[in-house]
Amino acid sequence: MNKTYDFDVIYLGGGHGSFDGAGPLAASGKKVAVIESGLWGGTCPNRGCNAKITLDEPIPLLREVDRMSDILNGQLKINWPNLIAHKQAVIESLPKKIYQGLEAAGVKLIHGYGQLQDGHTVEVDDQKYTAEKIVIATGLRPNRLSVPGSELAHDSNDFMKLKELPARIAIIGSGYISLEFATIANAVGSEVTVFMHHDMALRAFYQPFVKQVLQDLEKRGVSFIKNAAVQSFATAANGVTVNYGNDQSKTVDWILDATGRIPNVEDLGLDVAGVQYTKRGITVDGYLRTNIDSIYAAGDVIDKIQPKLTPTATFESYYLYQLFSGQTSQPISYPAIPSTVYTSPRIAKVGLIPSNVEQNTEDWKLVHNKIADDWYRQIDQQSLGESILVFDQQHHLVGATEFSEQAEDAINTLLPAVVFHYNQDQMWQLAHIFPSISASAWHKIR
Ligand SMILES: Cc1cc2nc3c(=O)[nH]c(=O)nc-3n(C[C@H](O)[C@H](O)[C@H](O)COP(=O)(O)OP(=O)(O)OC[C@H]3O[C@@H](n4cnc5c(N)ncnc54)[C@H](O)[C@@H]3O)c2cc1C
Ligand SMILES: NC(=O)c1ccc[n+]([C@@H]2O[C@H](COP(=O)([O-])OP(=O)(O)OC[C@H]3O[C@@H](n4cnc5c(N)ncnc54)[C@H](O)[C@@H]3O)[C@@H](O)[C@H]2O)c1
Repeated sequence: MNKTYDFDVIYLGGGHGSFDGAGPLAASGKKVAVIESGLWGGTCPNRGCNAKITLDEPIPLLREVDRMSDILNGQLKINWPNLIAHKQAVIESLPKKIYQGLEAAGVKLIHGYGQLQDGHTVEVDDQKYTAEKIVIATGLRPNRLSVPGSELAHDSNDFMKLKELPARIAIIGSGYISLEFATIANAVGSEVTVFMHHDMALRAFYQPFVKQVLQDLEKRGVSFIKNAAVQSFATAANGVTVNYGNDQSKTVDWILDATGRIPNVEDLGLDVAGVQYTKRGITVDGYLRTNIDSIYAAGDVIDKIQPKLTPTATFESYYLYQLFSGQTSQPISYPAIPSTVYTSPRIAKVGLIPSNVEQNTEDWKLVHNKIADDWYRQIDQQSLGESILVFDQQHHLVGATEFSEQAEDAINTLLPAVVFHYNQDQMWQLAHIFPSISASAWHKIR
């Protein structure tokens, strides 16, 4: 280490954007510190992925029991207070485990709110720490609609702590959080109304699949108001009112503002250190380096076209470990990042999807499959679902999208073919466990 500094690398923020790389970097012999003002592990374990997927767990189960009601008899019901308690029990130990993992790797963990003083110095509670390099990984926070009464709305974190589920819920926005939480609240028994900004949900996903998922939610009782133009929220005698459109209103018990997430770039000392950023996040080059040579950024806080998801944050964090430990001097080269919306059925995708390639059909071959035609999906009587596989002229799989109850697993299993450009021979080198979701998905690409 350069003796001038306390550390080789200081990470600001303790989420996946930092800890997935900080641990290996410290274990490789570098002197590393991570500064975190909240819970160790950041959003994903504590108020994102892990928490959400625990709340989601009973829903696909309920759907399955429902589909198989001629075999599995009896009515099931979700106990919300117990589900919330279960979620808490599942995630409770995660910050400590992450802390202990980093500590064991040799990372110095500093709890407090960090601010840059210059290109090599971070201050936490009047204590200054210096490093040769600093990585900003401060993530995102929920956006709040700028309308009168916005303080009456809540965010995803509030939802996941509700002791009782309100009878009537309004959800503003129609992205990931909106549709996942609408699925959960509807399955538990709330009356859910989704206020859409425009007439499309989940813009980055294949719209014919999105429409079918929305139609299914509608059949289950969720209402969608398109082009809602939300004007304000107000208290009412029997709840809270969402005022929208031209003098229309809907009274509910609880409002979830799910209109996106914004980068934590304020009060970090970015201006003091001269770091450039936009309202979408911190500006970086191909090495994840900011305009200040010694300062880098990783995870959701970067202004980027890659999806702001955990696999992206982990990939960036690991890339910086490789860069800082001298294992690479190349710019970051992202693989195709897969993503799933955990509705039930889910929608998942990786690589190119039909909406990216339809214009140029000679270069691509699209293979369309119906879940109802797959014997394996009939073992639990699935009828709703489709997949589309995109091949190039040499029959390399370049992308896939599916909506079904197991879409995330089906897309996950196809990842290596997309990322490593397997040819037909390589595809046949893999012998999958049979019967399984992998065998079912790979059968269609070979
Ligand atoms: C409800 C919800 C569900 C999600 N579900 C999924 C999912 O299923 N799959 C998926 O891939 N992604 C999901 N995500 C997104 C995923 O959580 C993020 O992509 C991921 O957590 C990004 O990691 P990060 O390290 O960049 O940021 P974060 O995890 O947000 O970490 C940033 C950390 O920095 C800390 N911090 C900020 N400023 C300072 C400061 N000045 N000093 C010290 N510490 C500071 C914060 O306290 C925070 O802990 C979900 C997100 C939400 C909100
Ligand atoms: N399964 C997952 O991987 C998962 C789950 C949850 C969250 N996330 C991550 O968290 C991020 C945030 O999730 P999100 O759902 O809040 O954001 P999002 O970007 O997915 O959706 C935001 C929604 O708000 C709408 N909107 C924006 N301004 C509005 C306005 N003025 N009025 C009404 N609607 C408005 C948008 O049209 C969009 O439908 C996601 O982009 C994703 O990166 C991922």
